[in-house]
Amino acid sequence: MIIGVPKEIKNHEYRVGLSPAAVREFKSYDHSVLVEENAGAGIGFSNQDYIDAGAEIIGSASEIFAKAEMIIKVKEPQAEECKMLREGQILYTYLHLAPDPQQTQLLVESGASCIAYETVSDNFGALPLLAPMSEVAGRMSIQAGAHYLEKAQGGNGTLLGGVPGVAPGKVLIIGGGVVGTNAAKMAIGLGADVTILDRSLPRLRQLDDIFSGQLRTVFSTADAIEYYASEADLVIGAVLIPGAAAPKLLTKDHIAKMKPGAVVVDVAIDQGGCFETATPTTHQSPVYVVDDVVHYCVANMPGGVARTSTLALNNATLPFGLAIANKGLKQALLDDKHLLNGLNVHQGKITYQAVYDALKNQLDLEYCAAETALDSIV
Ligand SMILES: NC(=O)C1=CN([C@@H]2O[C@H](COP(=O)(O)OP(=O)(O)OC[C@H]3O[C@@H](n4cnc5c(N)ncnc54)[C@H](O)[C@@H]3O)[C@@H](O)[C@H]2O)C=CC1
Ligand SMILES: CC(=O)C(=O)O
Ligand SMILES: [Mg+2]
Repeated sequence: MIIGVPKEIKNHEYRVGLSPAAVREFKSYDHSVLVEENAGAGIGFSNQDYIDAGAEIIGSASEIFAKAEMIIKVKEPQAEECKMLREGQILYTYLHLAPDPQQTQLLVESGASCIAYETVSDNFGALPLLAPMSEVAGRMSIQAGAHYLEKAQGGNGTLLGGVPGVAPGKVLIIGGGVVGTNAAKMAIGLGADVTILDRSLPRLRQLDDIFSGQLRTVFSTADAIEYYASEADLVIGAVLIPGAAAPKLLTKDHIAKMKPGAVVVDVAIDQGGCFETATPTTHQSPVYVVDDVVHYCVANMPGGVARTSTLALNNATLPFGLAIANKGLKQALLDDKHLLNGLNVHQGKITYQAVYDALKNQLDLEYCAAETALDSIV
């Protein structure tokens, strides 16, 4: 198969769909890999590194999109990229369609088969291609929060760990999955006072076991969110309903009742955000203020530590990418129900129920179950 790896074009996004090591794995199965010039240059992967791994360096994204049978990326395609996709082509990347009608419309129009990393599943009920970036973003959320709590950054001047004789800062984490757990590790490491909320009692039990006494687990209700947010210096939004738009759990009223100079980090912003006042920001301009509360809502947080993130992402995406390249799309999806769960758009139809449900009132969409949609591939 011909694999194409364009340079990412989202604001300050230096991750790359394939590392040189991953290119070498594709080459070992005799696939062709086309990598856009300087695609990895921002994180120390030179064109020569890619050539040494067996890739061909291509001068423009348009040539890559024209030649490749499968495009491997990191972030959701931007409008100009969507317009270069074609029927029969495979797109393998993060999509986050539920909050993004524009991208969804363009992918439907392209006719391409689009696999979303964030809805590929595993036998443990987890999301193995989202997990590595959630680990990164969860850890970063506390770093970012600690930074913006500084007075010069607009924060209330709290040091999360406190010092002997002064109480630590209070961190509230809403959602105790991968992002929430990694945020908790960092916050506990700094010595903060940590409360974590989740709707899942089994998950709260696991967190209680993992962190035995180092944090407070609380069942997530509107009351709990209101109470703990009003006390918090830093709130992390980390909920997910796979494929769906995030529920707005921290409302405008909650924000208005928070301490002036508190910081909120909505990691779930890529699924539309779980804070009512959240709107996506970029690494170039990460924060804004509502009701004296600093909001950090960067939709591609792992792009900030792009080298670590590229390596972590490639570890997870490689086996599925190889399966598609080696078997062809139809057989790879038929053989693996978890990869099939990644199919969000196929030949103009939406093939993931939660995406269809989120957008059916905004767009004229057709839904077709993923397994049925495959019948149209010969
Ligand atoms: N902004 C960024 O750069 C990045 C964003 N993310 C996003 O972070 C979000 C969280 O991802 P993960 O931790 O991997 O998901 P996860 O599935 O591991 O965890 C989500 C947790 O939310 C809980 N939850 C669901 N509804 C809830 C509610 N009403 N109240 C409290 N908890 C609730 C679930 O029980 C689950 O434990 C996702 O939207 C993901 O796409 C992930 C990586 C990077
Ligand atoms: C998951 C995601 O949105 C990211 O890694 O940028
Ligand atoms: Mg206030």
